[in-house]
Amino acid sequence: MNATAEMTAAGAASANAPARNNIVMDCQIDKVFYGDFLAVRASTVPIEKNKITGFIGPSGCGKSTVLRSLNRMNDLIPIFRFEGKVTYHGQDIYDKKVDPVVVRRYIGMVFQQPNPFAMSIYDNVAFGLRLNGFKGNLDERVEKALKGAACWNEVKDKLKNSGLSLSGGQQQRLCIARAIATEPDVLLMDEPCSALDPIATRRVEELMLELKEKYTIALVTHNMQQATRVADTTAFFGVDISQGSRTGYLVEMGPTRQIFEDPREKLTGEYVRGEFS
Ligand SMILES: Nc1ncnc2c1ncn2[C@@H]1O[C@H](COP(=O)(O)OP(=O)(O)OP(=O)(O)O)[C@@H](O)[C@H]1O
Repeated sequence: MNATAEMTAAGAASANAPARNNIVMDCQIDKVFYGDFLAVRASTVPIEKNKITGFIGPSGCGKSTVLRSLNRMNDLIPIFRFEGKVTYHGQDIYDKKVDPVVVRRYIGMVFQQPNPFAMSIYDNVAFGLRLNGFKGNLDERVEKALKGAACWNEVKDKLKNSGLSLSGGQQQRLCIARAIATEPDVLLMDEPCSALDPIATRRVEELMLELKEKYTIALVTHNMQQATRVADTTAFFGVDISQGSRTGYLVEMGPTRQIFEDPREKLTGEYVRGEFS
């Protein structure tokens, strides 16, 4: 792709983005590399307050890379390099003065595989609070987080049992409780239901819809139905193979209904109709 086409693509992505009021995070990617590999190019992804923004697209288009860029989780990968800007309430989180640990306190994360720590249910939820030197009533905060993650009734009588003793769906809700215990502002969810059965998936989807009242959510999902069920806004990423490599980029972003029923880009329509994966 030549420079003009690249600029046009970036411009189109911005033009298709939602109105800029209520933007909590604004991710303006110039280039993202793993070593010499250009994984994602020019893409602007605004994240709106108290909304669920879904990231969809074929495998390897950079959905997780973009999501993990939103709380500097990729910094843990030595060969990762981010060129661009991610603002959180106007502050560039990649500014040299910003501590990534503090970033992750405000912008929490839930992963694909439920990953409770090998400790009690209570200690799992209390973990981040203790790490941050929380001085308030720990029992109250643990209960509040477990209630917020819709698992209090299932675990309230066995808080000392290991988090690993729970079912997959309960483990994932425990991980959500752990993520919200420190009361972040934004929750990044990377395919949180991919390891769950349909019933547990439905519970977590219902929970996401409840959580968005309080939190802002960005969600990577492979499941088109899930995106239509829960996402207010959907960002569709594609893979550009024109330079002989596979580079992800934002093709189009907009209200979920429009992306699925009346997309602006031909590629988006082909993808949401299942014509390629
Ligand atoms: N730690 C890493 N080191 C090197 N390359 C990586 C790393 N993580 C991701 N990549 C590469 O970056 C590109 C984007 O990967 P990413 O996981 O963000 O895509 P994705 O759209 O989330 O994929 P999937 O849907 O398969 O999970 C891929 O080509 C992938 O191989």
